[in-house]
Amino acid sequence: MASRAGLFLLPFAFHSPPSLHLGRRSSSHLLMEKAAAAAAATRQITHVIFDMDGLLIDSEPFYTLVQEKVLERFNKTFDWSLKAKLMGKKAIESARIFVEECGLTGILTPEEFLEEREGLLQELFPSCQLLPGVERLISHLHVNQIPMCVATGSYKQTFDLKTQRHGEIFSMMHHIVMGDDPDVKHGKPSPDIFQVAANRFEMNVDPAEILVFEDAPAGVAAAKSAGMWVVMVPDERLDASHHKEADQILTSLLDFSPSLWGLPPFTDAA
Ligand SMILES: O=P(O)(O)OC[C@@H](O)CO
Ligand SMILES: [Mg+2]
Repeated sequence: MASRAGLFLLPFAFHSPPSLHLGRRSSSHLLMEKAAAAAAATRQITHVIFDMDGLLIDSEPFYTLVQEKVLERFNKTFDWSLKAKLMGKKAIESARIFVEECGLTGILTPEEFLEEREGLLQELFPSCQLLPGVERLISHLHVNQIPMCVATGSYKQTFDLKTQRHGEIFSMMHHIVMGDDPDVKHGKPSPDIFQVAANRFEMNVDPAEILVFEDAPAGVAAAKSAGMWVVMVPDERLDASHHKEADQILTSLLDFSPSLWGLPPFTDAA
C-alpha cells in the first residue's frame, strides 16, 4: 500500500525486464528491497509517455458525474469498482462494459449511452484543469530536452475540448496519440497505444528506457505489457488492489523525483 508520503517503489531489480514481478513480500522486506532497487537503479529513462485523463487533466470527475446522471434515470448507483473497469479505455469499449455491468443490456445500447454521455460532457470538458505538478514536471522535462508525448484513449474531438485551455503544455509534446488513431487497433490494456507512441519518437527507443505516467489500472497494464516502466498516480478512491502492477505509486506528480529514474533533478525547492 503506498505510504502517505506517496513514494512506494516495488522491488524490481532494475536490470531485469520491467514486467518481472517478484511476488509478494513482507513490508520490511519491501522497504529493504526498495532501497536496494533504488540504489541499484542503473536503468536510465530517456523518454516519457504521459496518459492524459486523470493524470494530466482532471477530466475523470466529469466522467463519473455524467455516468451517475445516466444511472439515476434507472435508479442505479455508480461506484468505484465499476469506474476502475472503465478508466482509460476507448469510449466504445468502456460503454460496452458500463451497459453490461449496470444490467442495461436491451434497455440502453452502448452507442446510445455514448451519445448521451458525450452530449453532457461537451459543456463540462472545456473547464478541465491541469492536475497538481503537471505544469512543473512537463516544463522541467521540456527545458531538459527529454522527449515526451501523450498516449490517451480519448478521441480527437474530446481531446480538443479538454485541452483547449492548455495549448502551451501540450505544445511541449513531441507527438500525441489518441484513441481513434488508425494505428491503434486495440485500446488500453492492450499495449498498442504505447507501442505506437514509442515508435513515433525521432529515434528508436528501447521500451525499457521509457517511463509511462498513468492513473488507471488498464493504462498501467498496457504500459507493462509494452515492456515499459510505469509510475501510477491513482485517485485515492481507487482500491489499492489495482496498484500491484505499477513500479511506483504516487499520490500526486508533486511527489515525483526525476533523479530516481535517472532524469535531471528539479532545481527549484518547490
Ligand atoms: O487519457 P486516458 O486516461 O487514456 O482516458 C481515456 C478516456 O477513456 C477516459 O477514461
Ligand atoms: Mg487516465
